[in-house]
Amino acid sequence: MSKINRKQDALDYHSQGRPGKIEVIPTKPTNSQRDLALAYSPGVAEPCLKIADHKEDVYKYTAKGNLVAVISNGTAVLGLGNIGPEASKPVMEGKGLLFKIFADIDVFDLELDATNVDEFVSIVKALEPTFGGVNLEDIKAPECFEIERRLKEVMNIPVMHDDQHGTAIISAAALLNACELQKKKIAQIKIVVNGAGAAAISCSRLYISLGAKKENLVMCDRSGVIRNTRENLDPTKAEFATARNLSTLAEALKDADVFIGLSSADCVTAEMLKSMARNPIVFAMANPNPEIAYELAVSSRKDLIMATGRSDYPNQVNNVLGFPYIFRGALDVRATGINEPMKIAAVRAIAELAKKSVPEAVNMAYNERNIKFGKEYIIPKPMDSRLITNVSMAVAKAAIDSGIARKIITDWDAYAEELKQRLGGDDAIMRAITNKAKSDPKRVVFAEADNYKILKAAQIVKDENIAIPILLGNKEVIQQIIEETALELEGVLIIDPFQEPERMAKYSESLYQKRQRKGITLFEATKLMRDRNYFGSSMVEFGEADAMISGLTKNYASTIKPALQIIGTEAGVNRVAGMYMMMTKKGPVFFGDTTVNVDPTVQELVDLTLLLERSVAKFNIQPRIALLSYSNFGSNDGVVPQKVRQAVKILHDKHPEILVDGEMQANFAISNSLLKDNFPFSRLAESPANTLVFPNLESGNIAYKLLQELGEAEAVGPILLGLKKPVHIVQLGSSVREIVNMVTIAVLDVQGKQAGAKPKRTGLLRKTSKE
Ligand SMILES: NC(=O)C1=CN([C@@H]2O[C@H](COP(=O)(O)OP(=O)(O)OC[C@H]3O[C@@H](n4cnc5c(N)ncnc54)[C@H](OP(=O)(O)O)[C@@H]3O)[C@@H](O)[C@H]2O)C=CC1
Ligand SMILES: CC(=O)C(=O)O
Ligand SMILES: [Mg+2]
Repeated sequence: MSKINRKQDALDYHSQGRPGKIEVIPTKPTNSQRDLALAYSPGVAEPCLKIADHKEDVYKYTAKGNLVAVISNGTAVLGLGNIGPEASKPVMEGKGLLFKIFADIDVFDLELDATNVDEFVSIVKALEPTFGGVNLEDIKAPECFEIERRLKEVMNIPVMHDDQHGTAIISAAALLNACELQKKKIAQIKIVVNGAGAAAISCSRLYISLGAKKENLVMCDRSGVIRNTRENLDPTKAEFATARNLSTLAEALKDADVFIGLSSADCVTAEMLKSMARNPIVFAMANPNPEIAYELAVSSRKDLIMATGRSDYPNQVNNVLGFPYIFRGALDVRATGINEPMKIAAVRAIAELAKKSVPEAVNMAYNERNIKFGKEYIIPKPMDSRLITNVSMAVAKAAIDSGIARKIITDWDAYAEELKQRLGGDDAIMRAITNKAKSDPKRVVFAEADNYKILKAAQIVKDENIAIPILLGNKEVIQQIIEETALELEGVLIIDPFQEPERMAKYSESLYQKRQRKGITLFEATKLMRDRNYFGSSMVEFGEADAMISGLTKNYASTIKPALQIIGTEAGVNRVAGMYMMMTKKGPVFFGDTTVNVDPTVQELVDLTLLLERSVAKFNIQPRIALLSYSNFGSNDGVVPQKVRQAVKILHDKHPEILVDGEMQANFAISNSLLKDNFPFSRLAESPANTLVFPNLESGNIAYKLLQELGEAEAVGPILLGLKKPVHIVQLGSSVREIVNMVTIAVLDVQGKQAGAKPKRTGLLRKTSKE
C-alpha cells in the first residue's frame, strides 16, 4: 500500500494544476501599450540592430547569459535505461527546477528525438545563439562521449555532460573525504567500479587524475569484469580493462577498498561487502535505487562508509551538489567551456566545505542537532546555502586563471553578495520555516479529521516530520477514509471524544469553571464539549496536545469562539488578531489584521501593530511596518487617515524603537523609491515595508484575497495572534498545501511559546503600562 501511495503522490505532484514543473515568466513590465511596443515591435528592433552590429551584445539585451539548455535523448534516464525522449522530460524539467532554486539559472529543457550522434550534434550546435550553456543529460555511453567531445570542439559556450563530469566531481570530493576518514591513501586504494557507462568512465578518469592508480582499478559491466582479453571492447571500456584474472563483481570486490556503483539497483549483496578490505568505502549511486540498499549495507559491517544518490539517507552523493553551481560560476565569467581546472576547483571546494562547521540552518533543514564531518557526513548537504558561494566562486576563479573567461570578476566580495541574493525569495523563507518546525516537531490535534484533505495534510506533516498529528473524530469514519484513499497513518493517535467519558467530564468541568459567571451551566458545558473545537481546544489547554488546527469546514467565528473561551488570550492581550504571510515575488510581506477586528479604534490599531511587530520578529525578520490608508502623511483629511495618523503618533511617542510609519498609501509602503523620492523624512524611506497594518478588516481582507486570487502571492495564514496557546484556524475550503503550511506555523508557534519567549511588549492590549 505504501508504495502505491507514494507513486500516486509523485504522479499527482506532476499532474495537478498546470501540468509539469516549470513555466516561463516575463521579467519586464507588460501592462501597457507602451510596454508592448518596447517588448516587441517596433521597440524590439533596437536591441536586434545592436546585436547585429556586435554579437556579444546578445548577453546585454537578452536572457542568453543566464539560460542553460538541459538536453537529453532519453537513452540512459537515471538507472531506468533507454526510455525515450518524452519519458525523460520529467527528469529534465526536474533539473530545470533545481538549476532555478539552487542557482537562479533559467532552463529550457529539450528532449530530442535523435539517437544518431551526427544528428544530435548538429541539432545542439545550432542552438548556440540561444543559450549561455548546455547541460547534456542522461545520454547513454558510448555515444555520449563522442557527442560531448564534438560539441565542446565546435561550441563556444560551456557544454557539460553532467552524468559524466558532475557525477565525477561530486563523487571525487566525497571519495577524497572518505579516504581521509578511513585513513586510506588515494594512490593505494583498490577500487571496483560497477558500470562502464557515462558516469563510471568519467568518474574513473577523474579519480586517476586525482592520484588513484589505473592498475588498482577494476571495472565491471553487465557481463562482469572487463578484462583486456575480452573481444570487441569499445575504446572507453578498453581504457579500463584489467589484466587481472577476475571475472565476476564478487571476485573483484574481495579485499577492495572502494566500491563505486554507477550501474543499476540491487546488484550487490551484503556478502560482497563483507569480503572487502577493512574500513571500506561504498558509494552505491544508481538512481532511483542504489546497487545495495542503505540499511542492508550498513548492517553488513560497522567499519564502512556508505553513500547513495538518494536524499533520504546520509551522504547523498548526487550531481545536484554540483551542476547548479558549476554552471553559475561558468556563466558569470562567460567562460567558453568547462575545463579541467574548473572541475578540480569544484572538487576541492565541495570537499573542503564538508569540513567546515555547519550553519544552524543546515542542521535545522535535516533535523539534526550537530552535523559534523564524519562517516555520515562526508559531503555537504544539498540544502547548504554556502554551496552557491563556495563552489561558484571557485569555478569562476579557475575559469579566469585558466584563461577561458570572457568576463573578469575583480570585486569578489560583491560577487559573493550577488550570489547570496540569488537565493532569496519566498520559497527560501518557507523552506527555512519548515526546517525550523522539523527541528522540534510538536503534537498537533486536527479537529476535523473526518475530512480527506485534513488527513492528507496529517500524512504529509507526519512523513516530513513537521508535526505529530492527533486525529479527532469518529474512529470508524476516519479509518474508512484512510483505507479508501490509501493514506498511510498507521500509528497515528485517533481520539473519538464520544469514547472518552473521563476526558469529556474533565474538560466540561473546566469549561464550566471558566464560564459559570458568563452564562454557561455544567449541562451546557458538557453539551458544548461534544463539538470537537471545544474538545480539541481543551486538549491544548490541558497540555494533551501542543496545538490545534481547525476551520476547514466551519466558519471562522464558530471555530475561534471555543479557543477564546477555553484557552484565552496571552497575558496583557485582550483582543486576538489575524495575520497573513504573503509570499510575494519581492519576499514575504505580512498583512494584519485580516480576520478578526472589524473597525479598530486608534488604540486598537496601536495594539495590533505591536502584536504584529512581535509576531513578525519571531520569524527572524526585522519588522518594517507601514500603517496604511488612502492618504500620505496628512495629504487627506478623512476619518480613516486621521485615525491611522493618531495611531502612528502614539507608536512614535511610546515605542520609538519600532520601525513604523504612516499613514501612507500601499504603493508608497512597498515601493523601493516612491517613499524616498517624495517623503524622504519617513522612517521607512531607506527600504520598503514588510509589514502592512490595514485601517480596518475590510481593506486587509480584500487586499490579501485579491493578491491571492490574482496569483500574485501565496497566502500563508491566517496566523492567529494573541492566544495563550496555539490554535490555528484554516480558511473554509483551504487546500492541503495551505493546511500543511498552517500546521508548520502552528509548530513554530508552539516552539516559540515553549521557549518561554516572554512577550517583549504586549499586543492588542490596554494594559501595556502595567507589564
Ligand atoms: N548519483 C548520481 O549523481 C548519478 C547517478 N547515476 C547513475 O548511474 C547509473 C548509470 O548512469 P549512466 O552512466 O548515465 O548510464 P549509461 O547507460 O551510460 O551506463 C550504464 C552502465 O551501467 C552498466 N550496468 C547496468 N546494470 C549493470 C549491472 N547490473 N551490473 C554491472 N553493470 C551494469 C551498463 O553495462 P553495459 O555497458 O554492459 O550495458 C553500463 O555500462 C544510473 O543508475 C544513474 O542513475 C548517473 C549519474 C549521476
Ligand atoms: C542523478 C542523475 O543525473 C542520474 O541518476 O542520472
Ligand atoms: Mg542523469
